[in-house]
Amino acid sequence: MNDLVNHRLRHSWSADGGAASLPDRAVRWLGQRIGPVGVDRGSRVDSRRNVPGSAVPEAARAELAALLGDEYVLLDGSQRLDRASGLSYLDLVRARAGAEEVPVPDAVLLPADPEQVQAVLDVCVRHDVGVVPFGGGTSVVGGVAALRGDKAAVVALDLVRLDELVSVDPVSRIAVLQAGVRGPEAERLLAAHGFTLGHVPQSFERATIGGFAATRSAGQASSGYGRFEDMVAGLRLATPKGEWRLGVAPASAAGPDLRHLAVGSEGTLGVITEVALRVRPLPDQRYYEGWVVDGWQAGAAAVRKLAQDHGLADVTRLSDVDETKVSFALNAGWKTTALRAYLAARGIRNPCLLIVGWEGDVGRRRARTRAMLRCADAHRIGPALGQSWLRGRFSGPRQRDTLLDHGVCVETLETATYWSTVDELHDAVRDALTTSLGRAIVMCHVSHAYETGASLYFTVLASRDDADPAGQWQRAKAAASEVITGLGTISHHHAVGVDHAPYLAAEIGTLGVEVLRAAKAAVDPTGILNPGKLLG
Ligand SMILES: Cc1cc2nc3c(=O)[nH]c(=O)nc-3n(C[C@H](O)[C@H](O)[C@H](O)COP(=O)(O)OP(=O)(O)OC[C@H]3O[C@@H](n4cnc5c(N)ncnc54)[C@H](O)[C@@H]3O)c2cc1C
Repeated sequence: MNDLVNHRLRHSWSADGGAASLPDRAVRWLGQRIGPVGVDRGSRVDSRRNVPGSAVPEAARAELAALLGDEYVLLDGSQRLDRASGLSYLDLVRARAGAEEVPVPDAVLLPADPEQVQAVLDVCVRHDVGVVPFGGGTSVVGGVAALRGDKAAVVALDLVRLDELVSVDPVSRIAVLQAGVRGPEAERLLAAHGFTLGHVPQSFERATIGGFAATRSAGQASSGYGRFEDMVAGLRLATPKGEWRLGVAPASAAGPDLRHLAVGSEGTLGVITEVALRVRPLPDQRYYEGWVVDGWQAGAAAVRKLAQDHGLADVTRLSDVDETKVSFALNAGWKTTALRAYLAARGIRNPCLLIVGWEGDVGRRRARTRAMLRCADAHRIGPALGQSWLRGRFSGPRQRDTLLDHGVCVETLETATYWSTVDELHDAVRDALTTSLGRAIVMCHVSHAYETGASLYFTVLASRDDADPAGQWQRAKAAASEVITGLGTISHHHAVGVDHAPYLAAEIGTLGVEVLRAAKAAVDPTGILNPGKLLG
């Protein structure tokens, strides 16, 4: 069962609040690259600030308590504060500063099943109370911010108790999971039936099935298993107008595919309570290895070739020159020294790391990928690099906590574009970020590859402007978002939330926004669902 109190440590990632250690040499190296860093700059104020009293009308509270039980209607300030925001850099710096301006939900509701979720919505419609669906709370775009729009009160609808595997159809390979099941628990439940979802985003440990569907998440092995939306066979949603069920067959020509209106709706069109998912047999083999390519453009060309000629591994991840440099610098040691010497001896001046990994039927596919990479002048380094990536695949968030403690502005952003524009977008985003932040490290990797293009994932490290940490990042992000608009998508997998809402119309057109508004008016005429998200 999911842990009910897991939201306590909203300012940090690790369950015990502990962060990964940062060796002194790494701190020194960072300081040389980005300016002042050090442990003395990371002090946290007590973020347990005074939380305003709940504005939920007494009549609504009484109805909700009668429905869910008193213990599942939380009015305590600390519990409400724990569901006030997600895990973006802005969320974290504000939480650490105990920022008074962060809106706090007026109650936290913990329904037990889809029927209770529907009944909660009915109460909230009657009392005109806003509802923010809350999964793992890992949104990095303000998706769970407790905005109230025109409502006097707003509640966080935490789906943590919807934690069951509802059914498995081994013949069709479809499993139905409740929305609050987290990544590891989903895999544990499915493994008991010999299946896997294969959806492993970096937020896997905390994020939920409902959250994955609501945000069109993409896992690290998306080249093999597909994006989360590719796995969704059907959905069950609670809406202010009643329950909505979608998906009856593997494919259909019965009009537009409305599953794709629900997937990615970010809690604005309904609360996802159950998701029917395509599952795959548990792989009996997994194999990961590292390669090096000389230069970003050569690397991107190699990955494009793999994507277009059926050679992609399940995980295919190409780091640019700067990300590779940082990786070498932070993992200094005799193995890295030997690797550098090996690469220099082969005349590789601008090494770019490429991690490839296969699951299940490894042999034949691995041979094909390897042959294609050799043709692209890539150099095989071996399984140790792949295993090291696999071991550290969830360590980024913990390092982020440590970097914050050292006064580092550390954030990521992602986009996707067609192959013909990948280089232009890569350079334009880098330029925008470095122009805005000055002495910053901007690194990038291809995180997901498709026949027609790729997703670019940027990580930024800069010395934090302690006078205005939020403004420093907001200006940089705005500059990057401006150049992304027109060259790629404003989000490949983090979703829209609040942060990307100003850029949505540029991507889908004002008519597109009207279509979404019309859909919302149909299912949520009084606008109680997730005010301020997706549509702004
Ligand atoms: C360190 C870190 C790494 C990340 N790595 C990845 C990655 O590799 N790939 C990736 O795709 N994303 C990644 N993310 C982003 C985030 O984890 C995803 O967006 C994830 O899908 C959110 O799931 P969640 O359960 O935490 O949802 P939440 O953060 O709780 O909610 C996200 C949005 O969905 C809505 N929502 C949640 N549950 C429901 C529901 N049941 N019904 C309707 N609406 C709902 C919320 O209201 C909100 O708008 C990362 C985030 C962090 C902090």
